[in-house]
Amino acid sequence: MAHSDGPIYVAGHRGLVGASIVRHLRASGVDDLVLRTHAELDLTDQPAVEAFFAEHRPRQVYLAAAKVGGILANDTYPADFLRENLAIQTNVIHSAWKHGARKLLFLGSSCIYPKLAPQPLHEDALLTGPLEPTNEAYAIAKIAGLKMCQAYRKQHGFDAIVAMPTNLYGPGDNYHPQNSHVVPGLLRRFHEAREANAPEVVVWGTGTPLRELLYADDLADALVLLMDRYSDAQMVNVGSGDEVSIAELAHLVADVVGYTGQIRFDTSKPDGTPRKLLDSSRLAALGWRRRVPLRDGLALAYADWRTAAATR
Ligand SMILES: NC(=O)C1=CN([C@@H]2O[C@H](COP(=O)(O)OP(=O)(O)OC[C@H]3O[C@@H](n4cnc5c(N)ncnc54)[C@H](OP(=O)(O)O)[C@@H]3O)[C@@H](O)[C@H]2O)C=CC1
Ligand SMILES: C[C@H]1O[C@H](OP(=O)(O)OP(=O)(O)OC[C@H]2O[C@@H](n3cnc4c(=O)[nH]c(N)nc43)[C@H](O)[C@@H]2O)[C@@H](O)[C@@H](O)C1=O
Repeated sequence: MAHSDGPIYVAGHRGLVGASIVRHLRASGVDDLVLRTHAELDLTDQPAVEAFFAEHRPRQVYLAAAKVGGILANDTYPADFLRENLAIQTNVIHSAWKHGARKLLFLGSSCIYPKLAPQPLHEDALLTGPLEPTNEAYAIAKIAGLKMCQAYRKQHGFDAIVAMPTNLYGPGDNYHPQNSHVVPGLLRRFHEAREANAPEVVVWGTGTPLRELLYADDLADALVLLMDRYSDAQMVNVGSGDEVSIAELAHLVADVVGYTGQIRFDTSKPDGTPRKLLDSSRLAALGWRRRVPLRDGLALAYADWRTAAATR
């Protein structure tokens, strides 16, 4: 296989993670990126993906394109999460290898681990127990993507690596009222409650689940480091170590937003996994640490969202 000297392709470059990768690469002087929006290139369309890779032959691929959503979206649309993510990753991993990419980084998620695996979650815990039902379809797709990367390395010697990030948040996140993850969901809801002088804000679930949260620009730093310095079949957890309960997170968001009303928990909504704290020691051994603490990150994400909303 003749390896390519083409550009770097960031799939999903307008998303939370993809945009942070592009910012990081450009800040470090990379100027040969090839980018395509979802409208320009639907990655579930195999002939279109094949034509794109045949034409551009990227030397590196960051696969940050996926169908992504919070607990309610995953629980509501499992067929879409399974089908679209299997199609995207299958098309991109195969065509990247076929057209000489030197390296590909695939993004999994901490939801691939068993619902009740011992904490913190080590990479070896994969497939040792049943998954969390609310996002099982998405998790199965992600596990398949991991296995595809490992299979292409074994059979073809393709340098495909896999990162398993914890829950993320940051600039350019998805703030959809129903389909977003918890941080943007609460930032928006507390903001709207403050603006409306509402007496209470509803938070989903019991407030007892624990979540580890990582700022997207910190993840991007880890992903570029892995692309430059890591080549192995073993996946790598990327966590911040900053773990809070949903109730603690709600109070942090209220403080960041400046909301002083009541908080009520809607237990008709699912809690999901009780806890998913990652063991990130494999990454720490490469010298990476998160830089943005949770409280600072929440303030940065909130300011970014308000600025974007003001200019829309
Ligand atoms: N956010 C999180 O908490 C976590 C995310 N991850 C993983 O990180 C990666 C990026 O997630 P994140 O940035 O949060 O997600 P986003 O939804 O913010 O971004 C996903 C990007 O992929 C694009 N996309 C979706 N479907 C297609 C398609 N069929 N063809 C082309 N482009 C498509 C979207 O474009 P458009 O919006 O126009 O459809 C969007 O730009 C994913 O693999 C996700 O599983 C892992 C752990 C946690
Ligand atoms: C990254 C990970 O993200 C998903 O899993 P999750 O971690 O459960 O995702 P979440 O952020 O949506 O919820 C975290 C917790 O927060 C509570 N919660 C309270 N209030 C709101 C709220 O307003 N919105 C949301 N979304 N959750 C809320 C919610 O009830 C739950 O207990 C996977 O589907 C999958 O996408 C994946 O890989």
